[in-house]
Amino acid sequence: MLLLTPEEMGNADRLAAESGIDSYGLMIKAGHAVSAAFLRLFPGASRATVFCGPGNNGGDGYVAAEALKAAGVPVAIFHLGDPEKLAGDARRARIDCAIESRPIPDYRLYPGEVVIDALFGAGLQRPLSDNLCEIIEAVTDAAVPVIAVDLPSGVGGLTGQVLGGAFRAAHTVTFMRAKPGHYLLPGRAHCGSLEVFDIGIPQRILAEAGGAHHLNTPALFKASLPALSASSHKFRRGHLGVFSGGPSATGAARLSAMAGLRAGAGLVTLAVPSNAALVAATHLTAVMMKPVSDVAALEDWLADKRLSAFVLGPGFGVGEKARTFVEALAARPLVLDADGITSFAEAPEQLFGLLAGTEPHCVLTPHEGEFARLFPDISKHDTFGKPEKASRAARRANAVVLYKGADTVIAAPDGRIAINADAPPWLATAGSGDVLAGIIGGLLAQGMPAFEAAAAGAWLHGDAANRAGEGLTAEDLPGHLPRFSAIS
Ligand SMILES: NC(=O)C1=CN([C@@H]2O[C@H](COP(=O)(O)OP(=O)(O)OC[C@H]3O[C@@H](n4cnc5c(N)ncnc54)[C@H](O)[C@@H]3O)[C@@H](O)[C@H]2O)[C@@H](O)CC1
Ligand SMILES: Nc1ncnc2c1ncn2[C@@H]1O[C@H](COP(=O)(O)OP(=O)(O)O)[C@@H](O)[C@H]1O
Ligand SMILES: [K+]
Repeated sequence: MLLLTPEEMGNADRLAAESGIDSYGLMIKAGHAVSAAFLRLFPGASRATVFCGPGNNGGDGYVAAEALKAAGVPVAIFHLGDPEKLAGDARRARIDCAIESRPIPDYRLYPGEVVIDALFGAGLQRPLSDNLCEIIEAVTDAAVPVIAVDLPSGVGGLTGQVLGGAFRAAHTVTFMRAKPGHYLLPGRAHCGSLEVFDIGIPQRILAEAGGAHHLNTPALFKASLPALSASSHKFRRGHLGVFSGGPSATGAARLSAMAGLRAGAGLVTLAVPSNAALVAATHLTAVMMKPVSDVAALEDWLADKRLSAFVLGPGFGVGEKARTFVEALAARPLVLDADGITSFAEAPEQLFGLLAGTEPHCVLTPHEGEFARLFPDISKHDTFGKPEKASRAARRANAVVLYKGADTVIAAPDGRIAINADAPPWLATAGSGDVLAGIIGGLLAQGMPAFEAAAAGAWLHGDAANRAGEGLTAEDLPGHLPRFSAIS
């Protein structure tokens, strides 16, 4: 599912106009979609309070106001700025709207009202003024329902960041395609239910204007998911190696290993330091075990080319051993997580050097803290949204970067970006990241390319959590992975 940035949506708008499509006709359809949502969702409203801004978002508001009046709803319009300065379609929409508007400082709460927020959409450029923020706060505090046009005003369509303040909508009506800001946090939390309304811009124009951003749905990775056939045998399904920490730290790697097996790897071996072998062995059944204490033992083991992917990081321990292991593993498909990432905090360039110059085959899975350790300069950039941060990191590392959180973003060095938006909050539980690393490792082991494996991993992880339901522990997750053939 393609997402359009505000800039790309503007381009689509321009291309539509150039191809002869009537732009005022698009605005009418947009405004009517908003009035229809209002009538459907709030049939008992005492008044539609329409806030109209200085651009085309405001234009949509004037169209919606006029349509609601025609439907018999009492309407009050409050404008921002000098309405005489409106230009183009927005100016025409105001002229075609027979309702007197008042300046926004005249607004007072009105019992039973429902607000239509048509202040800013794609054109938001800077933080909202203090005066506007006060009005938004009053509306929010009074729990007045809000329908947002395109985006809740104050939410950046590219980044999902709130600029100054933002409405908290019950419902948002956007046009043609959702924007990244509808799915990234905190923007997502401001949108309420999201409606994507087709105002008639042709698909070919959207495809031409659109680019890198996608919502992470199975359409992105389904074609690359491993498929079973009658001729499958375990070695054809890949062999995943997962590196364990010492005797008191084998649990995280065991979670990854089990998840890799459930994700379909034919064999999974836990590589353990000799002093942890007994502890690990008492906990393993289908997962195999191999003592690997130092880099010499690792290199011997790596001579087996059937080992098709690795997970290093969960519970492994931070330090020199992790760095030398990664050096030995860098040319092979690898998920680098947790301690594997933190081990390079003092020398990120060493890791980037190891991964440079080949087809990207490594997936880095940092949470916010780990991301900041590896990419401190990128992480500090306040104006970058999460996709831009992940994307710059992926290019720098020549690896797929899966930047974890409630709005996990997956970015490839070639510019592809997927935003994962339906993972439930009960995934915030100890060890769930270890399971994610294992799922991705299991998919890599079966030959899935790194970006698709990471995107599928994040989606499957969220899907399993939704199936397991609230109260899950990380151990429960692998057992709830869906059958790949049933994913649509
Ligand atoms: N793209 C399309 O195909 C369509 C777009 N439509 C509407 O057009 C909107 C985009 O219109 P515009 O590009 O005119 O942008 P907006 O209407 O979102 O806002 C642009 C105006 O707001 C000002 N502005 C930006 N941030 C401000 C701030 N913090 N404080 C005060 N003023 C600020 C800008 O200087 C500019 O005048 C969309 O969100 C959508 O609602 C619809 O009419 C339907 C068709
Ligand atoms: N509020 C949330 N909503 C959805 N997913 C979340 C939320 N918080 C965390 N997650 C997901 O849970 C996992 C946690 O991983 P991580 O931070 O590495 O924790 P751990 O080290 O305990 O496994 C990540 O996949 C992350 O995206
Ligand atoms: K808006």
